Amino acid sequence: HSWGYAANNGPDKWHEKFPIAQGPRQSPIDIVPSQAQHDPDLKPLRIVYDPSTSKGILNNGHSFQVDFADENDSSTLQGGPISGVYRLRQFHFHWGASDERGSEHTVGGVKYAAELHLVHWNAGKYASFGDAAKAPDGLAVVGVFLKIGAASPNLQKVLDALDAIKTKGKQTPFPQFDPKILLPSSLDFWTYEGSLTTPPLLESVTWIVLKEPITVSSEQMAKFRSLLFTAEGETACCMVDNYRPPQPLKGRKVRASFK
Ligand SMILES: Cc1c(Cl)c([N+](=O)[O-])nn1CC(=O)Nc1ccc(S(N)(=O)=O)cc1
Ligand SMILES: [Zn+2]
Repeated sequence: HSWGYAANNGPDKWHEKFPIAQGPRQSPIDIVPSQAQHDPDLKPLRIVYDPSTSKGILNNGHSFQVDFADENDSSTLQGGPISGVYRLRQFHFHWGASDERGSEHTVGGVKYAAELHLVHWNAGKYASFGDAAKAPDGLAVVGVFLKIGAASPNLQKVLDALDAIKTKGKQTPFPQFDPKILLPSSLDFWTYEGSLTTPPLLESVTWIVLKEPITVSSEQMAKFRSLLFTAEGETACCMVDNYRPPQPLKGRKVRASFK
């Protein structure tokens, strides 16, 4: 049976098939703001997304993701802790069964209701996402916390597409979407060297976690939870609690872009 988030195949079991789960630079982590050092050499984030690169939205059985055309530099991330140009590949979320949990990173032990991940790969240095995913400087993921408050009209566009992808393997076109509208007003961030937070848990991610959350309503969170981990015709299992808990820091330094 393949990996998941249940007791029999969840995060505590992943090391059996993916020993890197106990590696030196695993993600997520608990970010302790007082321990994060301000680094004045960190550049501002430069995020340029072209809505025409958004392609479709997919239920992959672990989360749902919006995929982007990444054969040129139309949608890119530069600056911050990274060198060169990283292309946007996809974004997806992690969330809880209830509003008091769901994020992967935590801040001083505080869990948010969900976390958005915008996944980019180092196209300046590697020929493909697959090649980049195997390299220590291959990927850069921007993490955005979702906290309960006013509904986000921009997020609603994504949530309205979920009815069409309820079960594992379903996908539907999702054209002309600009993920920049999902970002908070401040691009202040914490950054550290980590990994994919699901198998294969590759240690190839420069994490860029924004300090300012976006707000979503409880009703919007309920929409995330209407998805299923399971395929059509299988015993339905609600897609909830698809988050890995924080992993040991193992001596890593977390830097802050802000004072
Ligand atoms: C590993 C890999 C390769 Cl190589 C390919 N490919 O198409 O060549 N696709 N995948 C799957 C993938 O991307 N997983 C992934 C897992 C966690 C995260 S997260 N939460 O943001 O850390 C981001 C992505
Ligand atoms: Zn993720």
